[in-house]
Amino acid sequence: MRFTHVSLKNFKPYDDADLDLRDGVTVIHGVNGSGKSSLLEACFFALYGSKALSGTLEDVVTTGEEDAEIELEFVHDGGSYRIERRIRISGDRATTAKCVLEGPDGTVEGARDVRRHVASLLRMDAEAFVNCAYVQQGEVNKLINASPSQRQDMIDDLLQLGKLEEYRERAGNARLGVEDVLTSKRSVLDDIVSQIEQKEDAALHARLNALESKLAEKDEKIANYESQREKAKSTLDAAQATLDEHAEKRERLAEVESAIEDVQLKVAKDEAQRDKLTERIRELEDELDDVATEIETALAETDFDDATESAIAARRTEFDERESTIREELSDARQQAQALETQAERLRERATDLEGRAEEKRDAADADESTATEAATELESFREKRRDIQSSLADIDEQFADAPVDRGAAADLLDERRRDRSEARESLAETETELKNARERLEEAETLRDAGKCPECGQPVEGSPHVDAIGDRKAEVESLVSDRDELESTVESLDSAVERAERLVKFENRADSLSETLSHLDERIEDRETTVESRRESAEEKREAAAELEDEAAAKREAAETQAGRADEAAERVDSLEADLESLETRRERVGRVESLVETRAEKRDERERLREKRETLAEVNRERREHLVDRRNRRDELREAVDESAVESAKNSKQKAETYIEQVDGVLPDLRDQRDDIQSQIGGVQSDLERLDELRERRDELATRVDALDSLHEEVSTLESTYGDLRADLRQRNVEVLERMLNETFDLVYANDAYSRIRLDGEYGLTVFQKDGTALEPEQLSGGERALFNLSLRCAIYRLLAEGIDGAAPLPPLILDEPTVFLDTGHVSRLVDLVEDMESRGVKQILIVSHDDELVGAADDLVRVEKNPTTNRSTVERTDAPELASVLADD
Ligand SMILES: Nc1ncnc2c1ncn2[C@@H]1O[C@H](COP(=O)(O)OP(=O)(O)OP(=O)(O)O)[C@@H](O)[C@H]1O
Ligand SMILES: [Zn+2]
Repeated sequence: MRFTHVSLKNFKPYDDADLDLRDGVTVIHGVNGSGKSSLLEACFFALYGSKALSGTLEDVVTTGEEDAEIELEFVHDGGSYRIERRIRISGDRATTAKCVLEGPDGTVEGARDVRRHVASLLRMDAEAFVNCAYVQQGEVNKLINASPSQRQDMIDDLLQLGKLEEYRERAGNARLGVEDVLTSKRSVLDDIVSQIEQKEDAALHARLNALESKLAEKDEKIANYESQREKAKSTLDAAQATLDEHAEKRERLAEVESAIEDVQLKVAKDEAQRDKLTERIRELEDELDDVATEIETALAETDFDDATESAIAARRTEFDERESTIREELSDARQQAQALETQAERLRERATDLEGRAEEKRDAADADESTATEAATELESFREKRRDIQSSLADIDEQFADAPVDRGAAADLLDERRRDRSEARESLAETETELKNARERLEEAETLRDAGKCPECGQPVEGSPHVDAIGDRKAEVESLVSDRDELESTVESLDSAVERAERLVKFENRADSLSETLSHLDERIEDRETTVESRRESAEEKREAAAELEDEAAAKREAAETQAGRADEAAERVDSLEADLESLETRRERVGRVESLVETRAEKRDERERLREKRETLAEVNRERREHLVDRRNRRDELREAVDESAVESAKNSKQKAETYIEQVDGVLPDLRDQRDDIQSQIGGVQSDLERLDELRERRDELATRVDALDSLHEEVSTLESTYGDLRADLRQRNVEVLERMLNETFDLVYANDAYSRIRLDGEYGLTVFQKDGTALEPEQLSGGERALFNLSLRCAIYRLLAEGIDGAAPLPPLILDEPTVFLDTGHVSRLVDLVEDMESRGVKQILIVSHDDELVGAADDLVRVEKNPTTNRSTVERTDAPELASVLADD
């Protein structure tokens, strides 16, 4: 495997970097802090991502930038690969935004998948890569200080010996699993075997025989007891029968005796009863005598002397008929009385009603009369008024006798007169205005004339034709004055004419009003005359009607009296009928009394008869009882003789004995039966044990087969487990030997010095350095430079072991050395050059070395120069081809 190209963007100090890498030794050269280590880190990071970092993912992105890009191209096992990663800062965290691996078999994406793919491709993870190929700056003591087991783990891991351990463990787990199953099966088997042994020890068949003979014995014993018990039982039953018989006889005797006693008692009781009956019969006879006397007394009060039932019944029938007749009559009389009473009452009411109406009529007649009288008085006064008005009218007509018009035309006359007067007044006013104007004009003309001017036109008078006008005007004034005077007297005469007409109008109006009053009066007079006449007629009629009504009322009253008298008669009849009923009732009661006494007498006679019969019956019964008693007494005597006391005694004895025996047997038999049952169940147990034994034997055989199979499986698995273990130990031992040899070769090459003879690597990876004189030293005891050389030797030896051990299957990555010269003096630097050449000669295809040592630079096939811009603090990388190397070196 070889790196062919790396390109960076914003990776740590790098801005943009592009670098081709070639086979052979490449030395990366530059001052401290220029970015050399970062370049190697970039390649490592490209392969393994964050696992390759000692810091965090954020650290790889140039401070202040947001994106970093790393691209690594490499060839491996004949194929070309390219890995691209992009890291993005978001917030204060960095994430892998892109991670792609392109190879001959396709593309892998995602940080995890890419890392896994690289690990399987190179057959090493990030840690293994560092352990094998990448000697990091300042790690000199890492391997030396590591404990042997750490070293062992590391180298085993590199050589893939870990797989064998894994297989061994798996086999071990399988073995443990088999062991578990085996153990449990075995313990089950053991358990079954011991159960079988127990059962075999128990000699089951012998026990079965013994138990069966014991059972036969018990059965016989039980049968014996049972037959004996049967005998005792029959003895007992016989004795009991004898005893029962005697007991029954005694019982019967007792019964007979008590029966005799009962009968004697009953006889005595019935005799006492008969005495009581005799007594009562005597009492009844006394009572009957009393009743006979009472009947006689009662009969005396009635109108018959024979108190027979038929006589009483006939009398009752008669009473009933009589009563119904009376009741019928009574009901008729009551109805009649009621009806007559009602009629009388109605007639009275009618009379009262008529009287009331007559009175009303009379009142109305009186009212009419007084209305007529009032109207007559008014009529008189109206007629007087009429005469007064007619005389006033005659006076007014006299006024019109010398008037210019007749009565009726006065108003027209007044209108005419007033019209004439206003015309005259208008003419007067016009004339006065004209007069005033004529006087003014005269005055003006006289003024003009006095001023010497023409009074007509105002021109100077000389030669004027109008001077004479003054005379005209004067004449005009005078004529107007006479007109006015005339008009004034006309107006005066018209004023008095108007006054006269006005007076006439007043008379006329008065006459009209009087005429109207007169016609009203005439109407009223006519009205009153009618009233007087009609009212008087009406009063007369009403009085006649009242008299008729009064006559009618009197007739009604008379009729009412007649009916009332008849009603009284009917009421009297009702009273007498009621009295009849009452006396009938009294008679009936008397008959009832006789009847009840007769009944009482009959009852008492009956009772006396019944009692006599009863007394006779009792006597008869007692006679019979006495006869019976004789029989009973004979029977009692017989029974007394039949009871044999000695037989009873012997029966009691044999019963006692039989009971005792049965009791004893009953005490023993249940136990015996229990014992027999117990033996039977024991026999059942032994039989089932025998069956179980057979089952167990079968099961044991099955389990034994299974345990055998498991045993052989266990053996196989154990063998497999130890084989893996042995194989690993074997391989490791071989590796240790090879590694020890290579380590010594390399150490000799870089540190040929007389002090040390050889280095020993033991089977447990313990390292020991031997001095020439044979004393052993721990590697920690070496000097710093020696330790650096020792470390390099060990690392190169491991690299060689791997290269030679697994090359072909997975070509190794380049050998990468970061600052290997730090602790070395000049002499040893040249040894290092030798080591590098040796490695190259042994077939290591690509070696990358970071160093600023000139001697190493000189050994390089390619030189890469790294520089950092002091102002921007960003690094750049530049490859210098080998031919230019000389000039570079020449410059120094
Ligand atoms: N994320 C980062 N962004 C910018 N610069 C970084 C970042 N990480 C590291 N640097 C710088 O990179 C430089 C370290 O680079 P590197 O360790 O590769 O140098 P070197 O050439 O190997 O030095 P030396 O010769 O001392 O070993 C330092 O100057 C450090 O400041
Ligand atoms: Zn004039």
